[in-house]
Amino acid sequence: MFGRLAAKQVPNKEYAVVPGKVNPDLQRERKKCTFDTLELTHFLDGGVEKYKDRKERENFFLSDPELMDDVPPELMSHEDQYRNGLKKACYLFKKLKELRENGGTIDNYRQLLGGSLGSAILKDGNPLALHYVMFIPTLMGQGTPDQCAYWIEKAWDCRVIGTYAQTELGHGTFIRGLETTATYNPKTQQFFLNSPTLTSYKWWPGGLGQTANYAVVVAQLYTKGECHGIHPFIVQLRDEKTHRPMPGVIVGEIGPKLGMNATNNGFLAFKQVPIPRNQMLMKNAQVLPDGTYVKSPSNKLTYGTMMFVRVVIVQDMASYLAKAVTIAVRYSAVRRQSEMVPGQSEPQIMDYLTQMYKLFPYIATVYALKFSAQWLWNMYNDVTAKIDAGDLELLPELHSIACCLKAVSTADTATAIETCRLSCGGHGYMACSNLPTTYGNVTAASTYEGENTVMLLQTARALMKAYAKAQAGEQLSPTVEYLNRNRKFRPWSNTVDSIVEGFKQIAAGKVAACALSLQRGVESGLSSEEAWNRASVQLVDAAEAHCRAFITDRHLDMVRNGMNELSPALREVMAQLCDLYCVFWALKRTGDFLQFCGIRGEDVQNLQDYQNELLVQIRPNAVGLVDSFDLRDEIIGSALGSYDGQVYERLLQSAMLSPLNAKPVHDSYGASLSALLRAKY
Ligand SMILES: CCC/C=C/C(=O)SCCNC(=O)CCNC(=O)[C@H](O)C(C)(C)COP(=O)([O-])OP(=O)([O-])OC[C@H]1O[C@@H](n2cnc3c(N)ncnc32)[C@H](O)[C@@H]1OP(=O)([O-])[O-]
Ligand SMILES: Cc1cc2nc3c(=O)[nH]c(=O)nc-3n(C[C@H](O)[C@H](O)[C@H](O)COP(=O)(O)OP(=O)(O)OC[C@H]3O[C@@H](n4cnc5c(N)ncnc54)[C@H](O)[C@@H]3O)c2cc1C
Repeated sequence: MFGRLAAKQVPNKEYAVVPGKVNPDLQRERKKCTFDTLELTHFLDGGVEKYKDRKERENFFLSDPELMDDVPPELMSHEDQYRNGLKKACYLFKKLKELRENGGTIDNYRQLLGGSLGSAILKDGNPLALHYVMFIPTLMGQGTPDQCAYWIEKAWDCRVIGTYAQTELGHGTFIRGLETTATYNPKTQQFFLNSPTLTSYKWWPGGLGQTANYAVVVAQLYTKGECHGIHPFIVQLRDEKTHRPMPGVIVGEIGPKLGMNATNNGFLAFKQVPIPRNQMLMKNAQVLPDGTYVKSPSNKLTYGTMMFVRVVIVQDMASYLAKAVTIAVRYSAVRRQSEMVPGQSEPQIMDYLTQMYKLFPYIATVYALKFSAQWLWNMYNDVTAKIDAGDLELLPELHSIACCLKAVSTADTATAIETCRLSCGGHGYMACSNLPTTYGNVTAASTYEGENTVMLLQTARALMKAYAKAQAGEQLSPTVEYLNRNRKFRPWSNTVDSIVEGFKQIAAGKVAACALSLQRGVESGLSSEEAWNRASVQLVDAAEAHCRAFITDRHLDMVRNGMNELSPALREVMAQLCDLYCVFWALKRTGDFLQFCGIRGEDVQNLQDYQNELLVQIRPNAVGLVDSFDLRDEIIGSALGSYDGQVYERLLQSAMLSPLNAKPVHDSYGASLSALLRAKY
C-alpha cells in the first residue's frame, strides 16, 4: 500500500493549526446571527431524536481512525485509491454490522453512502456503492419471493457482492438497443449470456472491475427463437473462493476518470456463460421451464431500479451542496481582499454584493432541493406500494417528475459547486479545498442514471401528453394541473406568490409553444419523430420550466405550511431564503417572465432591488445558516471550510503533505534539472 507520508512540519511553529482557536471574523459572524442555529439543525434533521441519532452515528464512524485517511486520496496513485477505498468500505461494513447489533439507528449501508457521512469517509467513491445502491434494490424490486429469500440475505451479509451491469460501450441511454443476449435453452434449463460485439461489452458499472463477484446483468432475452427485450439476470462473475473470473467471463477496470476514482468502474463480456433458469429476476416477467415467456404487466417495471436511484440522487444533491456552500461561506467570512472604500481596511469578501449573489442563492437551493426531494421520496413510496398491489396508474407521473428533478437538481448543483469554487478564488482550485472532488462527484450525476437532456425529454413527452389531455378537457394529475385549459393565471403583483404562479404560466406557455411547433412540423410534412427532433431544444426548455415551477411551488408551500412549529425568528429567515430562490430564478429567466407573464421593465427593476435587499438581509445570518447544516470538519474535509476558520494555517499544513516537500532538494534535481542548469547552449 502507499507508504505513510512523513508530513513535513510547517516552516514556522506559530503558523501551525492551533486546536480550539477560532478565527475572530467567524466569531463575530456567529454573534450576529438572528436565530437559534440549533433549532434549524433540529428542523433539518427532522426532530431532536433524529438529530441525536445522527450525532451518535457520526461520532461512531468519524471518531474511528481506521476510517480517516492518513494521506488525502488525491496524493495516491489510482491503484492505491482503490485499495484504500476498498479497505475502508469493507471496514465500514463491519462497523455498520456492529452498530446494528447494538441497536443503532441506521438500518442500512445505503443510508451511509449518499449522505454527507459517506462522502466524508470515502471521499472519492466507494467500490461497494453499487452493491447497496443498485444490486440489492434490484433483487428486492425485481425478484420473486423465492429469489428474494435466497439472495437478499446473502447480499446484505456481503457473502455475495454485486453490481448493476446495464450500460454497454455502444449504448447507455437507449437501453432497448443493448446487445448482450441471454438465450434460454429448455433442455438444460439455462440461459446463456453472450456478448456478440465489441459494442456489447458492459462498460461503467461501479465495483465491477475487481470487487463484485456477482452482477445483475441487463440483457436481451431470447426464448423459443424470439427476442422479448431487456430483462435482468443474476450472473456469477468470479469464483466465490478464489475470486478468479468464471469461465467465459472477461472482466476488468476502465481506468481513471474525472472523479469517483475509487469506485472501481469496470467492463465485462461473456462467451456463452450459462446460468440456471431461476437466475432471471422474475417478479414481473417469467420464462417457464419449457421456454414459454410470460409478459410483465408493464415492460417499464424493468426500469424500476433506475427510478429508485433517480429519486435518491435528488436527496444526495442537497447534501453535496450543503457541504460546498459551507466551505465557500466560511471562507468568504475569513478572507479579506481589496478596498471597498479607499484607505479603509480590507473588507471580508462576503461584504461584496457580488459575493453574496454567488453564495446565498445556493444556501437557498439546499432547501429548495431538500423539500422537493422529500416530496419525491414520499411519492415514490406511495407509488411503489400501489404497484405492488397491482395499480400502475401513477407510474407515468412518478417517472415524469423524477426525470426532471434528477436532471435539474444535478445540473443546478454542479453549477452551484463550480460557483462556490470560483467564489474562493485561487484557493478554491486547490484539491485541499475539497471543492474539486465534490464537483467531480456531483457532475457525474448529470450523466449517470439517465443523461440529463434525455431525462428532460422524457418529462417533455409526458408534458405533451398532459397538454393534449388538457385541450380535450380531461382531468390532469396534480403536478401538471396548471396546464388545465380553463386555468386563469393571476395578474402580476410583485410578490413571491406571483413569481411561483409566473413559473407555472411560463411552463404552460412553453408547453403550448412546443405543441404548436410539433403540430406545425407535422403539417409541413415531417414525420412525428422528425418534428419531435426539430422541437427538442424547446421541449427540453419546457421540461426545465415545468421543473422550476414544481420546485418553487414546493418550496413556498413548505415555508407557508410546513414550518408552523418554528420560532418567528427562524421562520423569517426561511421565508427570506425561499424568496431569494424564487427571485434569483425569476431574474435568470427575465426574458420568460417578459414573454409569458406580462411583466414590464419596471417590474424587473423591482425584482432586482428585492434581490439586493434579500442578499443584504441574509448577510448577517450567512455563517449561522451554514453552521446549521452542522457538518463536522471531517465531513467538510476542506482547508477553507473548517469550523474554526484557520484557513491559512490549514493550507500550509496541507501543502506540507505533498511528497514533493519531503526533502529540501527533490530527487528529480539530480535526474534532470541539474544538467539543464549547467548546460551551455
Ligand atoms: C450511484 C449511481 C451509479 C450509476 C448507475 C447507472 O448509471 S445505471 C444505468 C442507468 N441508465 C439509465 O438511466 C439509462 C437511461 N435510459 C432510459 O432510462 C431509457 O432508455 C429511456 C427512459 C430514455 C427510454 O426508454 P424506452 O426507449 O424504453 O422508452 P420510450 O422513450 O420509447 O418511452 C416509452 C414509454 O415508456 C415510458 N417510460 C420510460 N421509462 C419509464 C420508467 N422508468 N417508468 C415508467 N415509464 C417509463 C415513457 O414515459 C413512455 O411512455 P408513453 O409516452 O409511451 O406513455
Ligand atoms: C460515474 C458513472 C458511473 C456509472 N455507473 C454505472 C453503473 O453502475 N451501471 C451502469 O450500467 N451504467 C453506469 N454508468 C453509465 C451511465 O448510466 C451512462 O453513461 C448514461 O446513462 C448515459 O449514457 P451514454 O454514456 O450512452 O451517453 P449517450 O447516450 O451516448 O449521450 C451522449 C450525448 O447524446 C445525447 N443523446 C443520446 N440520446 C439522445 C436522445 N434520444 N435525444 C437527444 N439526445 C440524446 C445525450 O444528451 C448526450 O449529449 C455510469 C456512468 C458514469 C459517468
